[in-house]
Amino acid sequence: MSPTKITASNGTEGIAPSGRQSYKIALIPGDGIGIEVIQEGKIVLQKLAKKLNTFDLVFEDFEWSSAYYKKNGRYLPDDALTQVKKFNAILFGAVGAPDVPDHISLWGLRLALCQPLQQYANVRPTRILRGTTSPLRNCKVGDLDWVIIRENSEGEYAGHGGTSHAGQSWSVATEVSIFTRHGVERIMRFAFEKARSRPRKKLTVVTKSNAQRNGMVLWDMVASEVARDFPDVEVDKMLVDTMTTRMVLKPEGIDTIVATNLHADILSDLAAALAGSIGIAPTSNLDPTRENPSMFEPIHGSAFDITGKGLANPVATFWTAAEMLRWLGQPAAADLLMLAVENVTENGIKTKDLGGSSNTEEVTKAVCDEIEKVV
Ligand SMILES: NC(=O)C1=CN([C@@H]2O[C@H](COP(=O)(O)OP(=O)(O)OC[C@H]3O[C@@H](n4cnc5c(N)ncnc54)[C@H](O)[C@@H]3O)[C@@H](O)[C@H]2O)C=CC1
Ligand SMILES: CC(=O)C(=O)O
Ligand SMILES: [K+]
Ligand SMILES: [Mn+2]
Repeated sequence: MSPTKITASNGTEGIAPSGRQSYKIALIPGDGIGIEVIQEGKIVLQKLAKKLNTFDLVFEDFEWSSAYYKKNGRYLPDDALTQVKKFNAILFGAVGAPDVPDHISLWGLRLALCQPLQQYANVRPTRILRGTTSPLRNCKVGDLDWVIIRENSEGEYAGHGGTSHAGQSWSVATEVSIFTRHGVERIMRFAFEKARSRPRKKLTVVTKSNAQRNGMVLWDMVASEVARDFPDVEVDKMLVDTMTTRMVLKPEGIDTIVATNLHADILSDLAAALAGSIGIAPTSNLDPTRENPSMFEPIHGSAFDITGKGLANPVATFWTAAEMLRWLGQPAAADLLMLAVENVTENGIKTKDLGGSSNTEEVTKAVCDEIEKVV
């Protein structure tokens, strides 16, 4: 392989030494606090790469956002997919603005990337970070350690449906859930593999197959078929309403969860809150075939209620960045980043959502200082 010209994480241009990995990262901060936390994520990743000096990160910023939409009438240019396919990964902030309907922004940007890039597995780990507390009375660090696998390509968010007689008092709208055997089987296999890779080898399959009598019944059927190929994984089944009570009352009994697009979207926000705050939780939108770049984002949205106030917790983005490094094949770097983050939370340097009084930039600075110590 001929040497490639790179711009290193410290900003200098050079030739990548052979054998040294260089990763191209597309940054799409989007809207609101997405812009704030991605900036902090970039600072921390640059610091980590520079300190480790074992791989390079090359960033490119994309301005696709609600501001871009208001200027151009669209969230993405025609060649957006071609552009992002040149990258090893996408680090995404959030999309959503007070003056654009949420379905326009979400479908215009996030879903317009995830769906064609076949990022069908959405992975959402949750645990209580050192130095933080769960709102659950008896739940300590280590008692809650879950990973939620969310189907990310179909189900309730397939985009099927329509509106007739819009704006009339007799208007009618449908929102049709789509469950294909292909879609359900691939997420189920992914979830069983994930459960198998974790110490407890335990998977909870969440549905609502008592009331939703078609798609969810297919989901249950495929789950029990796939389970036969994973005899070493302990499986149980739960209806989604009961699952919420179990998450609150018996969190220690849960390990890996697989659920539909909508159900897992809801359960994962609950999970994040039970672990302390929505401001810590990461998301990976994976194309497990690795044909397309995967997209990494904090679980939260653009939070315009706190935008511009220095209140945004950047930890969700740091954890997201760690998950991205892990996916790119740098697990040691990912572990070091999380070590640094948890040393910071343990030292009490936390934003308000975690009960602290530090601002966004102070948390970032503390994580960078900690990287200096732990690497
Ligand atoms: N993947 C994405 O791009 C997502 C986009 N959205 C969009 O974001 C906009 C706002 O949606 P919401 O339902 O309010 O959800 P949200 O996640 O933006 O905010 C929910 C609550 O959590 C707080 N919060 C969120 N992230 C935080 C952080 N890092 N630090 C501290 N506090 C934090 C917010 O201040 C707010 O009170 C909408 O336009 C929505 O469509 C929502 C979820 C995901
Ligand atoms: C849209 C949203 O809430 C999510 O992707 O989590
Ligand atoms: K997000
Ligand atoms: Mn959500």
